[in-house]
Amino acid sequence: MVGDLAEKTSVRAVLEIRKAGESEIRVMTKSSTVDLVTKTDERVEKIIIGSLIKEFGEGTHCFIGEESVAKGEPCILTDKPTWIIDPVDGTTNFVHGFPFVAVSIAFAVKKQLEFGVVYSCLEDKMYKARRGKGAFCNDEPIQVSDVKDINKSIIISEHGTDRSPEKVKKIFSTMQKILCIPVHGLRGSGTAATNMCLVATGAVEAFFEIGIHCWDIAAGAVIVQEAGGILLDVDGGPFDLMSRRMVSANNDVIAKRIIKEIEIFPAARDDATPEKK
Ligand SMILES: O=P(O)(O)O[C@H]1[C@H](O)[C@@H](O)[C@H](O)[C@@H](O)[C@@H]1O
Ligand SMILES: [Mg+2]
Repeated sequence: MVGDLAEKTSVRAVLEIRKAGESEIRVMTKSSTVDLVTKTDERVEKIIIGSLIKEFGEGTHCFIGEESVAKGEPCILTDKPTWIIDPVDGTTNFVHGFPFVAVSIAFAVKKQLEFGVVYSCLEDKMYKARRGKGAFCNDEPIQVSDVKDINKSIIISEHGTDRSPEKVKKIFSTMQKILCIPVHGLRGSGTAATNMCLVATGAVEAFFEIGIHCWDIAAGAVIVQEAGGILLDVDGGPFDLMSRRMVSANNDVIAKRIIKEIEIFPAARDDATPEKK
């Protein structure tokens, strides 16, 4: 089954990450000095895409991979069967040895996400979900939290890699307002895919971020929905995978309460034309 292949492929990817983690990691930067990428990210993405092409043949499936897009490949979701891949989610953590790094692989057909696999490498946790078939961690069913009282919640968010003062101000003003609701706590693992799996297991009530990319959240989106959670745009509208912003939560009550506090700032869509990025 295609889902099993994605699972097997992510395990293979993890072996590469683990091997790389034991040797000197060559760090480079992308959109800013804090947007890191390593040769491991690039190699792991090539391994994942190579094994999927070997299985399905050249030209049958499309790929949206974080590092391929960074090198100029298009980031357009069409009706064709499409794999959406983040080879190393939490690259900054990987470089620093901070213990949250994940491989994220999602599969969509006709723009509908069909399944997602997130392998949290250092926790050895394989999260997976197929549309309509439930969500699992290491083959055990997972379920979002049943908390409806925002005062009894933990909320996850990230500050991302954009360090422009006006955006940083809005990010921290939002976090301050949420913290002072008050909620039990604010957290951030450093990887969106892991954050979404924490929503899916009920460890936290919501994760939101403006500035993430489709590859960070595509697999987690299926896992959260199949664990009984919901996904919305940060303005309360419908979730839009390519919009670079989203709220994932255990229920509508928590999601809507968080949305009231979010100070929205612009982030160019993943599928925006190059001049609009
Ligand atoms: O580690 P990557 O794949 O680059 O993704 C992370 C991104 O770099 C951060 O800016 C975001 O805040 C995280 O949510 C992403 O997981
Ligand atoms: Mg990522």
